[in-house]
Amino acid sequence: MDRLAKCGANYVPLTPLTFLKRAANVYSNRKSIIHGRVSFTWQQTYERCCRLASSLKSLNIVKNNVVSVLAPNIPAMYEMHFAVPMAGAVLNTINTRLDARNIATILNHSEAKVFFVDYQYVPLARDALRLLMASNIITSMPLVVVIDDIANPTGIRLGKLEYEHLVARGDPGYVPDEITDEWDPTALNYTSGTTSEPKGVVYSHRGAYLSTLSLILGWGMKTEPVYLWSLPMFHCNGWTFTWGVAARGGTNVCIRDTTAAEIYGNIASHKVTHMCCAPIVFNILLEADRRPLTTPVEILTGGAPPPAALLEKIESLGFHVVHAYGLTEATGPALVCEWQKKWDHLAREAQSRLKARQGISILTLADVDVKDPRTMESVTRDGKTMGEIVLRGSSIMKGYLKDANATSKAFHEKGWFMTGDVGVVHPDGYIEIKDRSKDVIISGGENISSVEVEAILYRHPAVVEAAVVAMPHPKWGESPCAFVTLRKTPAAVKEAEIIQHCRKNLPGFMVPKKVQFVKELPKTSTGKIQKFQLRALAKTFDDVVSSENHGKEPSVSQTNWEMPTRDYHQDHQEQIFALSRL
Ligand SMILES: Nc1ncnc2c1ncn2[C@@H]1O[C@H](COP(=O)(O)OP(=O)(O)OP(=O)(O)O)[C@@H](O)[C@H]1O
Repeated sequence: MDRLAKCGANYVPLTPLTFLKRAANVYSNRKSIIHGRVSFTWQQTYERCCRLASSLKSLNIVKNNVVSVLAPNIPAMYEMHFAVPMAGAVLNTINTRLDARNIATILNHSEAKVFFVDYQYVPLARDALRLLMASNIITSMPLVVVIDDIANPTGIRLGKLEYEHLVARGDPGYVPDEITDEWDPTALNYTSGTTSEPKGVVYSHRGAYLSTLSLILGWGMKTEPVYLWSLPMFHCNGWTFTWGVAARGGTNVCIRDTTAAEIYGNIASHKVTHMCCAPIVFNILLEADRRPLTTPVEILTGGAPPPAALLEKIESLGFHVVHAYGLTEATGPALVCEWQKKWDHLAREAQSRLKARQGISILTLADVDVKDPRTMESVTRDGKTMGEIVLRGSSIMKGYLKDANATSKAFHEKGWFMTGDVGVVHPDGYIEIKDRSKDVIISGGENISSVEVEAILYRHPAVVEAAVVAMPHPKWGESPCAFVTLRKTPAAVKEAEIIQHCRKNLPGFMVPKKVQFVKELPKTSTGKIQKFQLRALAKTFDDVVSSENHGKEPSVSQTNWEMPTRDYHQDHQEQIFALSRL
């Protein structure tokens, strides 16, 4: 048997590009994309991708060149997920919430050859290109192509080239070069920089293909879904659903802005069946004027811990939520909280608590574990013993672009990708994240999971968002400090009331010693709460033991958020040290 050889018929490199061709063959007349008044079929999408790929070739794009794009969830952004690798190039989607300096850094670091810019982002792109030119570090500037509004062209340009012109002048019969090595790069995504400088994460065709399949299976996405693009495609290629919707012959409903009106309006007009979003979008959906859902909508959520209380509220509107956990380095979701039938009969609160856990590995992963990072021994499966969440398998990135040092730190010599997240394993094998290692609060030798304290804060009816960080404490070393945004309620909520609510639900050492009301929490470009900013602020509090000042009314303050200077805290080694104290 071992002499049977691999050949072209039985061993074909894995690539998500095959999903598009299949969709064009099988679902040719089915709607592939809807964007306002514009729509395409899968046959048209395939042809447009062929045309764009051939035009990229005519612009001298060669294998492994980087093509960057700064655009919201518009049809062009979707098409580039296929067209760019069909030209042999690597797609680099840039977060539209970054500033010009960050965009310039990415263009320079990735050595982008072509830079596609949505017309609304031309001023931002222009600033980034000016910075690049002024920096004297760049050897060649990328060629800029503006993506004009497809329905109502504005004529806005930055140079001569325009997206639809490239599509029009391309060859619809273009045949892409075969992918000969599935390990070749297909996408480059920069991390969002919640805890450290953004790094360029490289995905292979193989990793992208397998992650896509795993997520379709993990989420149970059947054929012909109607998928609403509420999650930015620039975030881990839309958690692989850019490729996944093609694989299922689905319809992509593209929206420029993630507002409640756009979401509810498109759900109603196109009978949306699926959408992905970070838990913060739940607040947008809950706070808005709601339109009743006529059919249930499946939501895959992740990127931050969804508090059980929030899951209960969003599901009561008719959404059905599946919870996933992941990282840019894992091609998006790596764990999915797979639902088990035996949980169906449980009360809603108990169900939400189970669902708030991060779950079990997607099928592509060979293994996931929670380990003591010093010994690399697995922790006891008791739901209590904390360690670092580690992953291995084909969804894990190739490595960080031009950063051998960071790559070798991320990959443990024993064959594990170190996530930097602290978690526990429950007796049923489900993993629950307790914190990022940098966010664990160590108070008088006890480890406090900020996520657990936040989950209780979210159960207070007046709380909209909560973040808990370490604050220096004269006696305990560190103590929890909560930053909270409040619902607009007639009765003013006092700090003492929130602390009392925590006292009722948490052991004493976990109760925040201070609660600071803020108008909004500082967030990254991907909507994650920037705890390093809050920690910097917490360090400045002089009334640190407000709740311990018996008899004295604690101060209630409103902070107008001002970004303090960035503080990059500990590096990875220090995180590991912090973990070793768990
Ligand atoms: N379901 C989830 N529950 C809790 N945390 C989550 C969940 N999904 C993702 N996360 C957090 O998000 C992190 C991954 O975020 P991402 O890859 O966007 O980059 P980042 O961590 O924000 O940026 P950087 O690595 O530069 O700090 C995970 O390591 C984890 O801490």
